Amino acid sequence: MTINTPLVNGTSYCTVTAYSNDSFEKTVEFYTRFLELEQLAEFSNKEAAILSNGIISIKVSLSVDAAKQSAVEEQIKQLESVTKTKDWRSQVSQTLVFNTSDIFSLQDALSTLEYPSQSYPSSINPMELYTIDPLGNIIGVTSTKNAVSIKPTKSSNSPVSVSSTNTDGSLSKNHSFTDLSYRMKTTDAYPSLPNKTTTAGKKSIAVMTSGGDAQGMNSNVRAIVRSTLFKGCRSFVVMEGYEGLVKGGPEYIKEVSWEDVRGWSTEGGTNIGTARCLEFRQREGRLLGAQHLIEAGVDALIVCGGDGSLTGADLFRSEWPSLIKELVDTNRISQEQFQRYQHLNICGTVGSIDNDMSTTDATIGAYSALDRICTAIDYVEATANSHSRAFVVEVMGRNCGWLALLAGIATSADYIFIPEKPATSSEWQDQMCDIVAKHRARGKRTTIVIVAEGAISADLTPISPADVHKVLVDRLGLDTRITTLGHVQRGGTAVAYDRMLATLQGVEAVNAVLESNPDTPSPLIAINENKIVRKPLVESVRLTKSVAEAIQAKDFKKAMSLRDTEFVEHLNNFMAINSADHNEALLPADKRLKIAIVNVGAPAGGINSAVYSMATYCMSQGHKPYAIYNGWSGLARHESVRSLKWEDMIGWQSRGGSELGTNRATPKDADMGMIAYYFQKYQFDGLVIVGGFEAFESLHQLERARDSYPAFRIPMVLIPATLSNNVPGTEYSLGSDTALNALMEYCDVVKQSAASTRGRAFVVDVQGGNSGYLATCASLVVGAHASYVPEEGISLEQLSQDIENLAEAFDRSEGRNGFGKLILKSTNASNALTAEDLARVITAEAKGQFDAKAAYPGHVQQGGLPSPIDRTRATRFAIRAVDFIENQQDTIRSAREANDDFTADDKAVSGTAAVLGVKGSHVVYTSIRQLYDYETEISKRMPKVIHWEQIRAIADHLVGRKRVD
Ligand SMILES: Nc1ncnc2c1ncn2[C@@H]1O[C@H](COP(=O)(O)OP(=O)(O)OP(=O)(O)O)[C@@H](O)[C@H]1O
Ligand SMILES: O=P(O)(O)OC[C@H]1O[C@](O)(CO)[C@@H](O)[C@@H]1O
Ligand SMILES: [Mg+2]
Repeated sequence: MTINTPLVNGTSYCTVTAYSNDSFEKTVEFYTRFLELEQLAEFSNKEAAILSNGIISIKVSLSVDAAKQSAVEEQIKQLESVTKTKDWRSQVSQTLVFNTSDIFSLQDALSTLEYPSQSYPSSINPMELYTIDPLGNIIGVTSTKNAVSIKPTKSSNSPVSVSSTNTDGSLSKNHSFTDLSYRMKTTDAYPSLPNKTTTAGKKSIAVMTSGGDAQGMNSNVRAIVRSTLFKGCRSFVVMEGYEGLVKGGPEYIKEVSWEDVRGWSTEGGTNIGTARCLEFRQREGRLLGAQHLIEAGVDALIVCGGDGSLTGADLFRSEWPSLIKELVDTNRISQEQFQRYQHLNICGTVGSIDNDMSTTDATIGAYSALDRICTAIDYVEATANSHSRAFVVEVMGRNCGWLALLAGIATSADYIFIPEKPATSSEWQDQMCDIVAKHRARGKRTTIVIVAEGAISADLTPISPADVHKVLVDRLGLDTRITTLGHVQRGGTAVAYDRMLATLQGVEAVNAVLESNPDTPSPLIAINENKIVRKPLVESVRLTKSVAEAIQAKDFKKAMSLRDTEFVEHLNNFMAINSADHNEALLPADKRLKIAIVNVGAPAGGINSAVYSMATYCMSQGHKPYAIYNGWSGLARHESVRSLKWEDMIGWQSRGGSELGTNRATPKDADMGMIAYYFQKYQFDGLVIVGGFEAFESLHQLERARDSYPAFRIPMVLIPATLSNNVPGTEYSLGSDTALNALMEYCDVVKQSAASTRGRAFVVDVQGGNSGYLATCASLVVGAHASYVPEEGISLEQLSQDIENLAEAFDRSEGRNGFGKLILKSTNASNALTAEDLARVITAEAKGQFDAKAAYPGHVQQGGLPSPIDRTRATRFAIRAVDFIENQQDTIRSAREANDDFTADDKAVSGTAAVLGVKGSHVVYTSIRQLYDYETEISKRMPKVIHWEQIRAIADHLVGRKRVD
C-alpha cells in the first residue's frame, strides 16, 4: 500500500492493493475494512482492478476530515495488515485466471464502490474492473456482470484505447494498449497451464484406466502423461486397471515417455488396458496394490474410470494408512518407504459412457456413446420407414437413463424408458400406446422406442425390450423388431467433446496432484457448467451412491435431482416436444400466440432441430408456429410464410442443412417495408431467428426499425447457429459442435495419410470467418503441430519456429509410424498466405527432409447430420426461445399501450429483442442493443471478448509447440 501524499485536510491520494490469490478470506476481509474506511473518509475517485493473476486492487482518492485523520490512519493500518507484503510483481503471471464464484461474491462488496464510466451507460454496466499488467498499466476492462477480463494477445500491433472517467465526468485515464484484433477473455473455465518445474524433487505420477472402456480415455492418458513430463516429473501407466496394481512389477506399472502416447487422441478404447478386477474389491488385493505402487516409487495415482472405479479409489485412499502399516509390520515395505509414502495422493477423472457419476455434468465417453446410439437409430430409421416398422432399441447406461434420454431427444424417439422416471405397468403401456398411435395416425411410418438397460417400472421390476415389444405387437399390431446396440456404443473414436473434456481434465488432474498436500481432500476432476473443477472424491462417491439408494427407496425425484444439472430440463423438453399437439394445449386461449421462425445465414448443424423443437413445443403450449421460408428475401419477394404442421416435420430433428431454406440477406437487403407489411398481415406475436452473424445483424435492424414499423414491436429472439461460433452474447452457437466433429474426422483421415507417407505435413484450411474457435478446438482434439488463427495472425518468427519444430519432430521420428503432422490455418489468419502458400514455404524450408501439402475440407465443415450435442442443445434453446417470447408479452404490450412513439431506448423494452446465449451451462438473454453497441467488433463480425484462449495454450503445450513471444 502506498500513500502518495501525507494525509492532511483536503484530498489525498492513496493506493491500496489486496492480493486475492493468497487467500480469498483475506481479500474479503480487505473489502470489509475498505468499506469501513469509506465511513470515515470521502472517496472522490475510485478504481477497482483485477490484476493479471487475479489479484484485486483498489485505488482511491480520499478527502479526510482533520478530526478523523487518526482514525483513517488506523484504518489504513488495518488494511495493511490484510494486504500481502511480498513483492508481488515477481509473481504476476501473464495469464489471468480467477475463480468466477469468488468474483461474484466480491462483486457485492465492489458494487458499493460504483465506478462510473462514460463508455458504458451505468444502467448496463454499473462498474468496470480493470486488468492491470505487472507494471501497473491497464490492459483490459472487465464487466463485473460477466466477470470476464480482457488482455491483449502477445503479438499484437493495433492500438486499442480504453478511457475511464471520474465521477465528475473528467477524464481519469486514457490508455492505449496494443491488441491484435480482439481481446481474449480468460476465465477459470479451463485448467491453468502447468508451469514447467525443475526436476528437483521429481515426483512419479501414474495413470490407469478402469471399469468399462470409454472413448476419450486415451486422450486423458495422453494429456496426463505429457503434462506430467512437462512438469519435470516421471510418468507411469498402470496396465489393465486395478488388475495391474494387484499384479505389479514393471510389466504392469510401466514408465512412459512423451513419444509413447503420440497420436493417442485419435484412437478409441484405452491403450493401457482396463479390467473389472474382483481381487481389488478384497482388502488383500488392495494391500498388494499399495505394495506394488510403493515398490514402483509412484507418488501419485490418477484413476480414469466410472463410479465403481472411483468408489474403489476412495476406499483405497481411506484404507491407505492401515494398508501401509500392515505392509511395514509384515516387512513387505521398509521403514523408509513407510515414512515416504504416508499419504496416498490420488485423483479421479471420470471415464464412463454411462454419465452416472454425481457432481460432474459429463463423464468422458458419454457423448461419444450418445453419438454411436444416434447414428445407429438414424440408420434404423431408414429400414423402419421402408417396412413401416416399430423398433425397440436397447441402450447401455447401467442404472442411469442419461443416454436413453438424450438419444430420445436427439432422434425424436416416440417413447423412452429410463430408471429415473418409472411408471406403473399399466401407466406406461397406456401412455406409450397413446403417443405411438397418435403419431401413426398422423402418417408417421416409423416408431422408435428407446429402453435404457436399467429401465424399471414403479415397483422396481425391470422393463425389458421384450416387454415393450409385446405391448407394441399385442395392443397396436405393429410389426416390431428389437435392436440391442451393445458394445458398439463403446466403439470407435471419441467425439470432439470427449477429446476436449478428457484432455482438459487430464491437465487439471496433474495440476491437482502436484498441488495437493496431506490435508487436501483427494479430488475428482469434474465438469460443472462447462468449467473444469475439482470436487472432493469422497463426496462425489457418496452422492453417487445416494442415487442408487434413492431409486431403491422409490424416491425418484431425488434420484433425478442428483443427476447432472440439465437432466430434469431435458426430460421436460422431451415430453413437451414428443407429444406436440396431441393433447389439450397447456396455455389458456388468451395466452396463445402466433410465433414466426426464420433461418438466416449459412447452414449449420442443429438448425432443423431448433425449428422442429420450437414448432412442436409451440403446439404443446397452444401457440401457432409459422415458418418463413428462404429467409428475408423469401418473405419480401414471395410471401413465403406457412404455418407449420406436425406431419410436415417428421424426421427434421435429425436432419442436416436447413429445411426452411436460408440465405445471408438481412431485412434491409431484402426490403424492410415488405417484411413489416407481412408481419402486420400475419399478426405475429413473436419472432425466433436462427442463424449466425447475418441473423445478429437482422435482429439489430428489426429492433432499430421498431420506431418506424409497429409490426416489429413484438418480442424477438435470436438462436445463434453458425460454425464460426462468433455470435456475440454466447459462448456456443449451434452448428459449432457438428462442424468441429466434421473437421476432426477429416483431419484424422488426413493425418493418417501423412503418417503413412512418412515425412509429410498437411496444412488444413479451416473455415470460421474471423473467428479462430474452430481451428483452435480442432488443433486440441487432433493434436495438431500448430494452428494459426485470425486473432493472432501469422508472424514470420512463429512460422519459422514452427518449421524448425517440425524438422526436429521428423528427425526424431526416424521413419516410424505415427508422425503424421497437421497444421491448421484459419482461412483469415493471413491475407497474404493461403494454406497452399504455407505448404510451399514449409516444403522449401524443409530442404528435402519432409514436405507439406495443403488440404481444403471446405463446406464439408458444415457437417452432414447434426451432432447429438447440437440437436439436444437446439431443443433446449428453442424451448427457451419460446419461453422468452411468452415472458416478454406483458412488457411489450404495456410499452405499446403507453407510448405511440415506441421508446425502444427504455432498457426493459430494448430487452425484448435479445440474443439467447449460453454461458457455462446457463442460458442467458442479452439485449441486441447492449451487444451491438458495446460488445461487438462490427467490422470484424466478432464479439469483443472471446473465451477460449486457454485452449490454445493447452493445445500448444500438449504437442510441445514452442511459442515466439
Ligand atoms: N466398492 C469397491 N471396492 C473396491 N473396488 C471397487 C469397488 N467398486 C468397484 N471397484 C473396482 O473398480 C472396478 C471397476 O468398477 P465397475 O465395474 O463398477 O466399473 P466403473 O468404474 O463404474 O466403470 P463403468 O461403469 O463405466 O464400466 C471393479 O472391477 C473393481 O476392481
Ligand atoms: O463391458 P461389460 O463388462 O459387458 O459391461 C457392460 C456395462 O458397461 C457399461 O458399458 C459401462 O459401465 C454399461 O453401460 C454396461 O452395463
Ligand atoms: Mg459404473
